[in-house]
Amino acid sequence: MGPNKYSVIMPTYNERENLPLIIWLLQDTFTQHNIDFEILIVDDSSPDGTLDVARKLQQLYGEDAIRIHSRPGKLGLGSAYMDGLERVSGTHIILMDADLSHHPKFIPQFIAAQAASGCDVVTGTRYRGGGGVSGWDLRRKLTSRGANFLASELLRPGVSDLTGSFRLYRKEVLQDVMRHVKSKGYVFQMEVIVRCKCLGYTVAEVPITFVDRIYGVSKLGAMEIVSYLKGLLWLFFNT
Ligand SMILES: Nc1nc2c(ncn2[C@@H]2O[C@H](COP(=O)(O)OP(=O)(O)O[C@H]3O[C@H](CO)[C@@H](O)[C@H](O)[C@@H]3O)[C@@H](O)[C@H]2O)c(=O)[nH]1
Ligand SMILES: [Mg+2]
Repeated sequence: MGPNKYSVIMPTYNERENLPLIIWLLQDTFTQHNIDFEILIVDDSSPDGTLDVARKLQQLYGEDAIRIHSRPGKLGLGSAYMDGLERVSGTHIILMDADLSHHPKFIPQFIAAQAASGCDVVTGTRYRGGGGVSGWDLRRKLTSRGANFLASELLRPGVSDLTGSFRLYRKEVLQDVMRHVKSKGYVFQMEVIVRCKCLGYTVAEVPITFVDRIYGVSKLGAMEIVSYLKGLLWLFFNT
């Protein structure tokens, strides 16, 4: 095992059915590649009992491998990452979804890309070189494309997937960027990568396929789209 430790921060809201498989896949991937890791589940009092499942998984895989941060209510995706970051012990941070849309098999590719380029951040991309999306209807595809198109035209950060959240960061870099980030919801992903570029950090991209969830529903609602547009305009005038 090398000197690096990888902390996965995984926000959950009603992911009871997805959690056992994603956690198994993660620990299997890390173990097979001999990578030091921990997984921090940040649960927002999911009504479906996600927390109980998380506790059982913790008993199964151990308290060093699986850590839990339970929050009193649904406080948003961006704030879950922020709270999580204060509680992890790794040298590197991986942010990812719990619903199996982000497959752990890409993590060794992220790590290799970072080792090869020496970059600060590796982002998974659905919109370049073999990346893609599977299982989304036209409306959701247009939402994602539209969100990316607007942000890349207005802010020109030079990254192909601005709204995806499957990324690997050097811990100090994410800590530094977080000090500047305002967003609490889904707009967080876009703000983080735009600020990374503004602050002069280097970003590499690895193509990923994003597969829509089988169990449960997306939490991206109309309100999130409105706050995305507000956040985008705010960044346009303030970066
Ligand atoms: N703790 C917590 N977790 C949350 C919250 N809202 C969502 N989550 C968790 O965040 C992850 C992503 O939520 P989804 O509801 O599955 O998002 P999506 O519609 O599939 O959106 C995906 O694509 C977006 C556009 O690319 C991404 O912006 C987003 O991060 C995600 O990858 C899941 O693990 C979900 O349980 C919240 O308020 N609190
Ligand atoms: Mg999802």
